Amino acid sequence: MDNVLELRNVSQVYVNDSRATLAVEDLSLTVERGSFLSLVGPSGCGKTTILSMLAGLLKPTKGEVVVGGEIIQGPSARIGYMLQHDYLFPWRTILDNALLGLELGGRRTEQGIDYTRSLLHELGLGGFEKRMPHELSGGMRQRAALVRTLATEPDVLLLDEPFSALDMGIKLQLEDLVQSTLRSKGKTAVLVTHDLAEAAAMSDQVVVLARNPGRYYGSFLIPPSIRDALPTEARRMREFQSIFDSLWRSLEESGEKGGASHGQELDSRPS
Ligand SMILES: Nc1ncnc2c1ncn2[C@@H]1O[C@H](COP(=O)(O)OP(=O)(O)OP(=O)(O)O)[C@@H](O)[C@H]1O
Repeated sequence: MDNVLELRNVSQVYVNDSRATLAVEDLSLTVERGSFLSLVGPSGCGKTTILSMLAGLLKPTKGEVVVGGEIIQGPSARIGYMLQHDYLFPWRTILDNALLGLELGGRRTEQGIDYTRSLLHELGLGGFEKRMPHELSGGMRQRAALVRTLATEPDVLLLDEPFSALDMGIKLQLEDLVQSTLRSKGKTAVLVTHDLAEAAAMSDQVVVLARNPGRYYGSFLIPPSIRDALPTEARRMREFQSIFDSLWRSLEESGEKGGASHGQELDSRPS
């Protein structure tokens, strides 16, 4: 199996003043190259913490994060991030916003510009290169943010609730567009979402986490019939409901077993 992303026995402890919180405990995960994995779990189970470690923004207190066979030491150009908010600069055109990642990496070349233009076209923003962000709808701005992420040609995309601020119709359209674009380009994706139907419809695998402390609870492999369909088609399939029900039950159980409070407070007082 060709794993592009691995968490090896990873734990994360946050220390603030004299308080230490065990946010993630001994988590191991592997993500196969070109696959789509979603992380779901109750609030506070460590989803954002895990994405931050995968992005190299947060060093694990214990364990290792491995990307393409190398232990990650900090942010890497191989990893792109797409967030709930598009973070487009209001004073830059859509093309200049889409070029930002390349620019910051010193790669704003003719070739990079051509590729970014082709991505804008592919994602339905061909006629909007010279527009300013405020002239676009929320869904269009999120598409521009996706182009900005894809323009740097990362191997892995980390998607932190990128659809949660959108209206239902736009959200469904974007789920289809993002999934088909990532699949056609062979990208590996990790999605964090609170929406179980979104996780089931978009992914090859859904990992359920428990909290207090954040840890692995279970994992669901999505059957090929659902995986091979666009998310909007998948949601209409008969077998989709039973997958959703199983995920829902697992999430309920993980919440119950995880306890009511967030994280696990450690005694960090000097002994
Ligand atoms: N900077 C921090 N300092 C201290 N504790 C933190 C910090 N960031 C997160 N935590 C704690 O770590 C645990 C995991 O938080 P995290 O935000 O990763 O969970 P989450 O699953 O993304 O939550 P949500 O679904 O509500 O966004 C929680 O108990 C949280 O309170």
